[in-house]
Amino acid sequence: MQNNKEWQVAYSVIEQLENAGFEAVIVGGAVRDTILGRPAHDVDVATNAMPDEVKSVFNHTVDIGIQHGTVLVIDPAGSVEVTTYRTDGEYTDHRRPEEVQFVRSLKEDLQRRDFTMNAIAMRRDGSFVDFYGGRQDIEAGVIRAVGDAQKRFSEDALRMLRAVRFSAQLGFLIESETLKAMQDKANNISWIARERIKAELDKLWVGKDVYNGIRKLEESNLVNYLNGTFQAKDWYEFNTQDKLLGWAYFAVLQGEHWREVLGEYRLSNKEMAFVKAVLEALKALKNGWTNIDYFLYTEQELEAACYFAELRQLDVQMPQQSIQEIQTMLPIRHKRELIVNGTDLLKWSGKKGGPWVKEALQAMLEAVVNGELQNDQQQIKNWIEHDYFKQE
Ligand SMILES: Nc1ccn([C@@H]2O[C@H](COP(=O)(O)OP(=O)(O)OP(=O)(O)O)[C@@H](O)[C@H]2O)c(=O)n1
Repeated sequence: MQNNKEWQVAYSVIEQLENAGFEAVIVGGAVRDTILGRPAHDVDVATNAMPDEVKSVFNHTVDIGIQHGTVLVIDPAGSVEVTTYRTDGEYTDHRRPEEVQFVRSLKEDLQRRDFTMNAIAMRRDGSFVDFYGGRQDIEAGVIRAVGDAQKRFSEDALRMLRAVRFSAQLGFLIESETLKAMQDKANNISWIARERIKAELDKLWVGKDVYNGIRKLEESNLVNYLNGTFQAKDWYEFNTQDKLLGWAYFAVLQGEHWREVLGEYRLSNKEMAFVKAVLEALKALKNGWTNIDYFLYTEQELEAACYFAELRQLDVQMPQQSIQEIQTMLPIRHKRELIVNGTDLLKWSGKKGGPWVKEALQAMLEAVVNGELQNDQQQIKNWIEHDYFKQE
């Protein structure tokens, strides 16, 4: 049993449903993580009450997925998702309401779930409802589909990638029938929305055993139907438990096609910017970084480039000091620290504005960052007049 606020809200909601004569339990990842001794935050409640009945028990609810049977219950202490027991194992948002079958039986609800470890329910008193040997599989470190594996993956092909992601997160094996079904159905992953695939890969990179996950991708043949190259041997030593570093390293492994490949996974602009910076920094590392590189890239980006250079055993010039120390010694850390701006330049030169202003500011920035020029009004003025304009 866990004791944070989310759990307390869930217990209180379950109690209120029980007092109204219904059955309600905690299900899914929260139960699995509790058994694993891991903190679980996303606490989902399942109940035999129909969605309208759930709404009648509580003063404040929001229909967040009412056609799929999910109601958000707003309790004074917090909120929790309450889902009516159902039989369909379809997990996309494209289901038509008539495809969703609500039932009163917990056993049937657990039966349509993906893996035995995710098909355990927990009552308010801390006891478990475990029809499919979920706890035993968790104990043994096994990912096993509930019942007919082929059927589970036909209902939702993303589940195959979930199996892979769990194997990376937990270091678990995939039971042989389940793996075989994955091999049979691997091509169906092509039909899954890219955003859903990305969300699983996000979690895979954060896993403590990414290598295990990529091996499962290979063994299941899923690699043949995903965008980009995945080879377990490249991931043997990768261990960052960081989503962004996962994507950046994946990009390194894609070579010149990285942009195309990552574009397919719909990374956010922020994520793409990070990946791009790391790749540029890695390229620059070949001849060793100059002050400009330490200025341009963040400590995290530079650290990532060093880490990847090591993993790939690249022939590069590694920094001799800590990146943080080098960065602290830079004459300036941000563009805005430059004492001179475009207006000053126009005034001094008496020239009309144009692209030259940007170029001159850039040259000035580089000279200051490189320590060739002091960040001082008079010195910069002299430099612009005597060196910069002359050489033009
Ligand atoms: N394709 C899916 C997705 C989910 N589930 C079921 O719905 C539960 C909740 O799913 P979700 O919140 O997406 O994942 P978790 O298993 O909770 O894992 P995590 O929170 O680590 O992503 C799962 O445990 C599982 O019982 C499923 O059967 N098939």
